[in-house]
Amino acid sequence: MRRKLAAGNWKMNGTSAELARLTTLAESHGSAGCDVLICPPATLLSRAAEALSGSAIAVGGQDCHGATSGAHTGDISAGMLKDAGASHVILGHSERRADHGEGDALVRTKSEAAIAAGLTAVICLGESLSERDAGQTLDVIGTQLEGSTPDGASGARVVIAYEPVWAIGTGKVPTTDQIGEVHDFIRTGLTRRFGAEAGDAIRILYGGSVKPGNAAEIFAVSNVDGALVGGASLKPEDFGPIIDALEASAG
Ligand SMILES: O=C(CO)COP(=O)(O)O
Repeated sequence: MRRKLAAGNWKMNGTSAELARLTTLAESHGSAGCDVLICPPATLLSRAAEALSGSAIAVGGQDCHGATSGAHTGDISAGMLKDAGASHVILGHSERRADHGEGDALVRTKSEAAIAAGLTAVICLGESLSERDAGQTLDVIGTQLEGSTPDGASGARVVIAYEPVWAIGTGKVPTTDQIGEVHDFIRTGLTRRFGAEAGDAIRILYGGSVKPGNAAEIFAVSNVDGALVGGASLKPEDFGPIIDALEASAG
């Protein structure tokens, strides 16, 4: 059985004033019946790790460089994230693919660097609205999955997040059939490439406008092993009920 994972992506939000929200979350959901991960901006990583120490809530970065060190002004290596207290890193988010021109090969290089540093890579895939409207969703997801995922991926070191670009921050959510179709497709791709055991152990999260009001319905879909939550992860009063719904779906 794959352990469920509720992951929060704070994106470019949060200063020291917001650290108290982590203490609140740790008090209410510090030992939930599912894994919980918060990915704050890099500036808050070590203090977030401190605020959550003693709880089971893990901390992750939102990106890393593919190299271990060197002349890369403004970048952060996977080892540095680990040193700051991170256990995970989000890679290939559609906002990085769009804002920074990141492609599958670079995402794969970064995921290899993350795994080499002892982190778990949360690799994001997702189609645009025009790709969905053109009936290209599974082709796009298949290409991203193949190109962005490193060889030898395991359940311990890789998590896949399916985030349709058109559902991010828009309040639009695919139907449960649409989510199920893509998640089943990803599962098949994972088992084909990595074998039944590893392919079945890799968790597949759904992301895009997950809220307390739609979480239970999404978590009931086959091969949905949790969520990657943006806006609703910023407030414990929203993220808490999402964690509760995930826990309840685990039975
Ligand atoms: O991009 C996301 C998480 O990585 C989803 O963002 P929202 O939950 O704000 O739609």
